[in-house]
Amino acid sequence: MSDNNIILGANQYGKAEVRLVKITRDTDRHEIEDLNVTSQLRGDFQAAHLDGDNGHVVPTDTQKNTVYGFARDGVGSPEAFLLRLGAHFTSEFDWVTGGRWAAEQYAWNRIQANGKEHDHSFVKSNQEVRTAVVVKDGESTHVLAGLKDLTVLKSTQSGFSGFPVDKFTTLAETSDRILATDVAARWRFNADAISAEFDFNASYESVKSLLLEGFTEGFSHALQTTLFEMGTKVLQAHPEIDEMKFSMPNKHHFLVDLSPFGQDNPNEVFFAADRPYGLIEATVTRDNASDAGNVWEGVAGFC
Ligand SMILES: O=c1[nH]c(=O)c2[nH]c(=O)[nH]c2[nH]1
Repeated sequence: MSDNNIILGANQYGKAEVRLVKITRDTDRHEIEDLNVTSQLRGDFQAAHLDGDNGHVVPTDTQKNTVYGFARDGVGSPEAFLLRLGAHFTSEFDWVTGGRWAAEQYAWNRIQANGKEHDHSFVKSNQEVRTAVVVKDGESTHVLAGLKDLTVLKSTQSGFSGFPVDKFTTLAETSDRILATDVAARWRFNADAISAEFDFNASYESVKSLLLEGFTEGFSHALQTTLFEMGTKVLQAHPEIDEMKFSMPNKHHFLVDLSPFGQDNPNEVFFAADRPYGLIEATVTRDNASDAGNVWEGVAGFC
């Protein structure tokens, strides 16, 4: 086969993991936004790959600087910030026809000092990490919001029974176990929400609350059931969301046998195993969901 048959396939490039902390200090009560931003451009970059011609290569360094420059005017929400970055690169450079912009956001809480919230001292929240992705391809724009590492546990109202039994089965049926997981979820907005004016922060807080509520409610027959109920709750309350993907480890808590010590163990003392863990993944969507384009490509860890 000659070299003539070798062509450039899909490509994108940019600056990964631009660490950005924005302090808003219009008043004495400061606000903090702490993000990790990745910018990748797609378009006509043939000459750079084939001919060593960088005429179209907006430097990754410039992309990094653009992130900081845009932050000077505020972040607002990760989704709106990424939408603004995407609009900028695709309008500023003719040959940039799309791209992928992604962010993680880390939450900080105000330190409670002398009985009140401090104006400019913060303690990092060890709760979840917020995630966002914007993908532009020509005229189409897709937005994913999400979270990961939202660790939750319920100490009863969970069981697992009715499963098939074969010669390798040792698991006992249970109607009272601990259910624990680290929720990772991503959700896709439809066109109703895809504008920098949409209140992505309010939407995020509502989705997170609904996920947490969904986890608490009812008796869990399996993590699969609970996952689907959590997704259903969000889609029912948020018409601007068309699809949710979940990846949730089943963080097993095994009852410790205390009988060698002459003690009983009525579901009180557990060994919290870290591996192996069950891994439960699913998509919860609408039967008339809008087209997802290729927004899920490059989102690792979900099915
Ligand atoms: O909620 C559960 N789902 C499973 O698929 C499963 N499998 C298993 O061994 N325990 C559990 N628990």
